[in-house]
Amino acid sequence: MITKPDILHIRQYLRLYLVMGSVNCTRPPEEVLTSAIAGGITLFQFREKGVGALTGQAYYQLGERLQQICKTHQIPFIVNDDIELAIALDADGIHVGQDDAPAEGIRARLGYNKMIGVSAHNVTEARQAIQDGADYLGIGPIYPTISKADAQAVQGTSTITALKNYHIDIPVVGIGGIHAHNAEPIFTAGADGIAVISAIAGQDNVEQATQQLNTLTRRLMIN
Ligand SMILES: Cc1ncc(COP(=O)(O)OP(=O)(O)O)c(N)n1
Ligand SMILES: Cc1ncsc1CCOP(=O)(O)O
Ligand SMILES: [Mg+2]
Repeated sequence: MITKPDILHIRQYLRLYLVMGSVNCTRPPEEVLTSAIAGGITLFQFREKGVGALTGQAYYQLGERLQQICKTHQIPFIVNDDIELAIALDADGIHVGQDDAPAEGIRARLGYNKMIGVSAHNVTEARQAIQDGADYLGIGPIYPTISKADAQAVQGTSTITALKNYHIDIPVVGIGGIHAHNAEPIFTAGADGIAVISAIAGQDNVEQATQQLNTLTRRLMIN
């Protein structure tokens, strides 16, 4: 569980953000998450979505098990979309999109010591999310993605650059099709980190792939 002062460190948590559910894994998700933590992820989002996603009790129990792994290693645990699950598990935060519940109402239910991430695809959505109380923004898809069927148009780093040009200074993570070979422009544009599914969960050697991204993002964040 994160405490209030940790909220001040959201930029650090965003550096290497793993988003994942069972459908993204070719091995048990508990194993994948444990390897990713060993490799150096800084934040985890439980996103159980897509064809074959778990529901009901199995969904809840997987969330519980992944949260326990995060707790053991002091990695904040974020729930995708589902405010009821976030409350039931006393998660460290939630990530919501433009079609999900607005951040304003979520804050009232979740409390002030929790992280709320909001997806934004342009400056207008970013401004609204900030007004609604978002702690960070997920911007994307930066590149074409195989992991989200209903993703919006690929936007490269244009929104991240626009936010910087407008001096909109909220913590930002890029998402969508990000791998080691194309991560650099996202940091150059001004993001605090990258959020990935397939670059970690889809790899044969999860720990090694994560280590590579860990080394890379550490270097890019200070340049
Ligand atoms: C860190 C991060 N950024 C963006 C998203 C996408 O959220 P959303 O647009 O609500 O789409 P779904 O993930 O719910 O399909 C995210 N999950 N995480
Ligand atoms: C959840 C989400 N939101 C925008 S793109 C995306 C999927 C990211 O997955 P990948 O890193 O495999 O492209
Ligand atoms: Mg969503």
